[in-house]
Amino acid sequence: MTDRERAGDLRLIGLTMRYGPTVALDDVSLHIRAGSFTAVVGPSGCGKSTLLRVLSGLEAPSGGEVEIDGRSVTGQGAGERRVAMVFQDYALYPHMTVAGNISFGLRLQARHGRRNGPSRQQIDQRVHEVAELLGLGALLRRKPGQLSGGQRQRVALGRAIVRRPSVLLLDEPLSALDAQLRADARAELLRLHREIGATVVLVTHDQHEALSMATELVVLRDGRVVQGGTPQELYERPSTEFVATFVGAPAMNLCPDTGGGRLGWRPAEGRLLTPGEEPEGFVAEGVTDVCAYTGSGQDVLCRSPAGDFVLQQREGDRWLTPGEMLRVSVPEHRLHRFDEAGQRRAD
Ligand SMILES: Nc1ncnc2c1ncn2[C@@H]1O[C@H](COP(=O)(O)OP(=O)(O)OP(=O)(O)O)[C@@H](O)[C@H]1O
Repeated sequence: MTDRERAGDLRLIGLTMRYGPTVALDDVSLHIRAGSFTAVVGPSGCGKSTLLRVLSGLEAPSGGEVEIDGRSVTGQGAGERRVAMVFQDYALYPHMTVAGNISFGLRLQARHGRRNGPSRQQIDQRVHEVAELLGLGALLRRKPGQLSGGQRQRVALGRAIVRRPSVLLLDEPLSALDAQLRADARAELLRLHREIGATVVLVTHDQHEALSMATELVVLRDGRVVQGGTPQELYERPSTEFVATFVGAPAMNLCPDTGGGRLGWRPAEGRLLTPGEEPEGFVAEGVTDVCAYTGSGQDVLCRSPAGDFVLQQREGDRWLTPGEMLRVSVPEHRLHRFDEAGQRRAD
């Protein structure tokens, strides 16, 4: 494999991060392949941001190693790694123009790097390339205060990619945007990832974002990796009850299993049975309580002594109203079984 092909290959080996008594990262080992788009998800406080700060070099870990392209960078600071990070609040310099914000890091490099730093002409050229890539060409002379939220977010991305990082770390960069802008920004990020070819690691609270954008998904809990794999692997074969309920929205339904442990099924896998219909597979019975219209369907919360559940009705299914008794069947091969400890049972 050539160096160029490997650029941006990340290995985390037994990473630990302690803040006093708090263990933010607990023996995290991960391989993030060059060019992948990895989303890191997990409950609040599980260590997602800490992981990014350690990867970026902003903080040194308490233990373990970070390798980029096969070389240890654990002792290196942020400036020495070809890693760029975009934060949630992306704090642009308010008094600088868009061009000034994007070129800031390069200008610093030029000033301190002397002969190794980029020339003025090279800086201009790179800023224009990046502006072109992000559709900011017409806005280069504006100040951040004269931009929309989505445009500011693109400037923050521009500032990060102008130095051609091989790794781009994104800490909830889309969370300040409203729903429509977020959808556009997601599509833009995917296009950007394709064009710059950098390894992207994205921290997000948004299930949909993680599932739809990432080529790899990593679930953290209490500073530990619970499961990593493709979004499809984690959705279809969650290794624990925790991953099963954390990945996918609405969350997987769980109820006691006859043989002990718990049985799970996705709200979209349930099919409403007509009265008298002979069921196949598992059957859940309940009374509809909350029927939420979602545009493309209906999310129906049902109450049941065996455990409340959610049924996702789609266009063409019968629309439900509160207070209806219903029976739902789920095919056997769509059931997930977990033991008492919450571990997936062998199928
Ligand atoms: N500088 C710090 N000093 C002390 N404790 C910290 C520091 N940074 C993080 N922590 C603690 O480490 C743990 C992990 O924090 P981190 O910010 O990485 O979680 P997170 O998963 O990003 O959370 P969120 O989703 O809420 O942003 C938390 O318990 C947090 O309180």
